[in-house]
Amino acid sequence: MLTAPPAGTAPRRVLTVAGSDSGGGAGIQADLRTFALLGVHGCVAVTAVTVQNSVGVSDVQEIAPPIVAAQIDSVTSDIGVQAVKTGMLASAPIIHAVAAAFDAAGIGGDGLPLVVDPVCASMHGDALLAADARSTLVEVLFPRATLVTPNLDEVRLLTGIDVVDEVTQQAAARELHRLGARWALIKGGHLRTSDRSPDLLYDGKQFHRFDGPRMDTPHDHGAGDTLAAAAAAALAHGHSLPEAVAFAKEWVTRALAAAYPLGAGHGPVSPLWRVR
Ligand SMILES: Nc1ncnc2c1ncn2[C@@H]1O[C@H](COP(=O)(O)OP(=O)(O)O)[C@@H](O)[C@H]1O
Ligand SMILES: Cc1ncc(COP(=O)(O)O)c(N)n1
Repeated sequence: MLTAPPAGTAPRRVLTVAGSDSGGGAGIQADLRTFALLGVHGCVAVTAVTVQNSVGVSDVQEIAPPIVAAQIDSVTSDIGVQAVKTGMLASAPIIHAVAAAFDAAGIGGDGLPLVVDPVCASMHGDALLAADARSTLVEVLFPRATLVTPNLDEVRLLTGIDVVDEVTQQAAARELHRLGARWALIKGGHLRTSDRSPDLLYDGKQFHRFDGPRMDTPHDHGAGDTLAAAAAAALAHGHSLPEAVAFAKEWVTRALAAAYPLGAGHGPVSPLWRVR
């Protein structure tokens, strides 16, 4: 388990570049919850404010791209971070601004670990990335990414591959690696035909399978964010990529088991089991 350092000592820092979820289930709010419970100080570059609750996203206000980039500059030039995670990026101009700020700060590529959760839509089907920005996400951010963590809908939108079994999951992993990601994790949460929820990791050489029992719950809001945030936290603590993914898979599985209802729709996964 990842833990905080002694009192008075600065913990590891992780920067999340993502959108705000007013319902507190996904996005920045989910990332910060997982970071704190894993002994990491979370920093934030807000990309968009979503008007969101348990049933959906009713409005979005994007943040001006120079302000998104300035948040990244401000945090990295003063506080310093050991890993970075991206979630909702909203638009192509924001993606370009984020990539330029990452290059200036040595984030991604051969620099600091960069986890890219290629968020395209909320679980309710509401758009969180402009359709014309999908190719930008792939062309601009994937070659910088240490790890990309698409769900099966995102795999379909970004690569055209329909994952229905292990063979197609492997094909998707190969394609994401070809598109530039050093490691690709194809999440199996949406493979609803199985009683398992298998995630497949690939680095161009070897497949690693991270299996878990499928939980029968409608309360899975923020699962993808929680997985990617936990992986980023483990990387910031110095773990290898496969170790970080194994840790994150266990973390999200426990958070799914502790998920709770909120509102009339989908409640959030809960890392709060850690403080029981
Ligand atoms: N019902 C479930 N039972 C067990 N694990 C799940 C379930 N739904 C999702 N997961 C796991 O949670 C993580 C997030 O997966 P997924 O739901 O595919 O992503 P997203 O939240 O981005 O749509 C993955 O590790 C996946 O295997
Ligand atoms: C701001 C923000 N970021 C990410 C998600 C994706 O999470 P989910 O797939 O659980 O809806 C979201 N709904 N809102």
